[in-house]
Amino acid sequence: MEIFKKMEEHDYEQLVFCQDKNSGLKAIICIHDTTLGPALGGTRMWNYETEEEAIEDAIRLGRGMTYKNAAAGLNLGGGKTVIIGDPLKDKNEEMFRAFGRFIQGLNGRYITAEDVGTTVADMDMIHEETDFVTGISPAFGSSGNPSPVTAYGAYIGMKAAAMEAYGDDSLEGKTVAVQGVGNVAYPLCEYLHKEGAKLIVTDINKEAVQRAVEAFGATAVEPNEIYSVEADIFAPCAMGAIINDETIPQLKVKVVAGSANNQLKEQRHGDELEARGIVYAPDFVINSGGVINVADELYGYNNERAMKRVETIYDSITRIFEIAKRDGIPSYIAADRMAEERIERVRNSRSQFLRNGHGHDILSRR
Ligand SMILES: NC(=O)c1ccc[n+]([C@@H]2O[C@H](COP(=O)([O-])OP(=O)(O)OC[C@H]3O[C@@H](n4cnc5c(N)ncnc54)[C@H](O)[C@@H]3O)[C@@H](O)[C@H]2O)c1
Ligand SMILES: CC(C)C[C@H](N)C(=O)O
Repeated sequence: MEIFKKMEEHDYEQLVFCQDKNSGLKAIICIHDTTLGPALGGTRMWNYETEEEAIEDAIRLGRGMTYKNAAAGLNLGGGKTVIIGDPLKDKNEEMFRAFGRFIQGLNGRYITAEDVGTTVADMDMIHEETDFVTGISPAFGSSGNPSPVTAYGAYIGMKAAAMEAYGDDSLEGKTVAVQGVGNVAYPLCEYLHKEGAKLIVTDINKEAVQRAVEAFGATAVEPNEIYSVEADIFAPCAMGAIINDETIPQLKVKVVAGSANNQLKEQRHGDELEARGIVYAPDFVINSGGVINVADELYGYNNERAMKRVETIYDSITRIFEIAKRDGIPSYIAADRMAEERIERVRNSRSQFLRNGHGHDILSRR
């Protein structure tokens, strides 16, 4: 893999490879863009088959966070970490502490939180070594687990997408096919069930499926069947790249709206959804509830303020559909433009020299 060529493709600032033999830590921190502020993004722990696969995931996810944070109006850049390993077998305290020390070494350029395979308990171990971590235990004044808030944002965003597709944002009586019933999707199913939606669920973890069947009367299907079920809305809440050449022809839904990051395998798959008249709620906007919540910690966490901001996801999704219609473009491009334009505006307004807050300007270095 030609790493610098890869980094140039989407103008990545920094890739940090972290290795600690003692604990078995092998992590890649990707800092994509810090124009808006420090790069904030979660840590994913996954059993990647190859190092290349891990690097690819880190950079795709890191760039996604730049767009997510920009579109959410946060003063934060984008980054992400992947830890190579099985989250069920390979975790230990030394690993997360070693990782925390690497983050500390970046001196605030990168702030972490949870993602697939990591928990509040893991963040607490990272916190033993660095302050640049959010989503730790509420006992520390933190916002805690971001997943239920991501779920709330995804629910609100799904309603905005239903409004676009059906002219009514009620989900009562709608059938929602949910892929992956993990930390985000379980509370999402709870909101949907409460509103009277019917649920079809799948997961590679049979226990997760069973929980949803028992709690919400969901219908269970095999993982490869979820794309072709008779439903109104498809909610991808597992891994990325699931909107692709194989799955699109199977879809019978009118709406794709879920929490997974990087849902479109390639951009052209967003065009394909558009061509088929399927309303797509751009992933990095509909799933921004968690980051909006943890970002509030930077101001001294206030739950009410954070939730109010999460509710703006409805308006953001609606605005994206309006821009898409106005400019005759698919929704994923409208969302990208919204984020890119904000970054450009801030980049331009920062073009003047400003002595920084710590007084370390050029003269002080003499
Ligand atoms: N947790 C958050 O706050 C948050 C925020 C924004 C985006 N996201 C994204 O949402 C998605 C889910 O995150 P999560 O925190 O709920 O993760 P999770 O690990 O708790 O849940 C994911 C679930 O998907 C299942 N799964 C994996 N591959 C599957 C497959 N091929 N078919 C069916 N099920 C499969 C897993 O078994 C697991 O139960 C991820 O893409 C994540 O990056 C999460
Ligand atoms: C900072 C986080 C809550 C990150 C989250 N996993 C996301 O993808 O948005």
